Amino acid sequence: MAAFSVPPVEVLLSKRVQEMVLHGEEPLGPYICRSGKDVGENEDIMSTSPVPIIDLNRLCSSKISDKEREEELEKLRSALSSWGCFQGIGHGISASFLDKIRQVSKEFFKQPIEEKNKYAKTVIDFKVMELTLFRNTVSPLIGLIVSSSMCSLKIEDSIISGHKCQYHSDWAFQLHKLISEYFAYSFNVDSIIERPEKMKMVTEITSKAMAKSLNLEENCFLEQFGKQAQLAARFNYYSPCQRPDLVLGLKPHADGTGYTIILQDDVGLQVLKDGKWYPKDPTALLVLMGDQMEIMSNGIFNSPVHRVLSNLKKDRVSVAMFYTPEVGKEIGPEDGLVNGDKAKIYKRVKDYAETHWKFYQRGMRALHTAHV
Ligand SMILES: O=C(O)CCC(=O)C(=O)O
Ligand SMILES: [Fe+2]
Repeated sequence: MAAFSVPPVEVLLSKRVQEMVLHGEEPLGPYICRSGKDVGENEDIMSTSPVPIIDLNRLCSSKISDKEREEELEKLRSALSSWGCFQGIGHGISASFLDKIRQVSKEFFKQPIEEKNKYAKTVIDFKVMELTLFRNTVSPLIGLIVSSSMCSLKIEDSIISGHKCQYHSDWAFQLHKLISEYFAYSFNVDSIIERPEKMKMVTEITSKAMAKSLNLEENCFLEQFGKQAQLAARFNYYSPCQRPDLVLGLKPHADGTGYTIILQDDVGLQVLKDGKWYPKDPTALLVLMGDQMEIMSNGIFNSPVHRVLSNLKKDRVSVAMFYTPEVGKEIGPEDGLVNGDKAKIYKRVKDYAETHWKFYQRGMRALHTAHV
């Protein structure tokens, strides 16, 4: 495998693509492992993902022996402290249902822009929805509109002008386009019922297992998230890009969530570990720690930097489920993790996602604001 050369995270996160292009630097150029094929053919970067696999069924099923459960819990603790994420299997969500989500997402993004604009939401609308829908953890189906035609047009513009390169998702954020009801109405009734229930199960199993893996009371993280914890979905569309060497799908960032569950239909997502970028298996559900889990675990779990590459030939959809503590609820390191000789690394924080968002827009991480 070719050698990687990756700048430190602070450098990566402090530079915007625009600046890099102005200074003649390539966002991807030195950071990816080239396999001799087109840079856009990202699937060739690495064929098998080394991101740890965790069987959620082994963490919770009564049919599993204590020994097997202990082994899986240990794997989970190790995965979350080294990688900050895992590929989840045994989650009980049928493959056909996951395919359906991918398919409906793609269908939506194929609609003409006028159609998609009907579901557009401004950031203000988004906030209102957050307070109304999200508080009850019903089935808040929120998506970004990233029009394929407008997105590639914008990218063409950017490349022609040579210094206005955009990240697709930043571009989307700048336009403040969000959708919601479309997806709710697109799924048939069974699906609407199935999805939030199953996702809730994934969050419950994961939160309990994370606590047990640290020898804590199993409900402690669920309690920190609160009864009104938010589970929001964002549908992302990444159009093919003629210059994947210049344009990232999504810039390197860490999530401000408690944790995030990502479903994708194709390669592109990469996680940074020890200075190297690693892909995940496109079909697996990725459970990725956000900054708030790093805080609650007093730094034992790691909220990893990740990014999405552009692809020369293929488009890509992903659905990110953001699981975040209840609005206005204070969270902090679990007491059991700061006793005795274990120093407290993080302070208690409230509405951290908002702080994270402010820094994210400037291409920075916010975790230092929570350091003791
Ligand atoms: O599109 C993806 O696979 C990742 C999305 C992501 O990292 C995010 O929305 O925070
Ligand atoms: Fe993310």
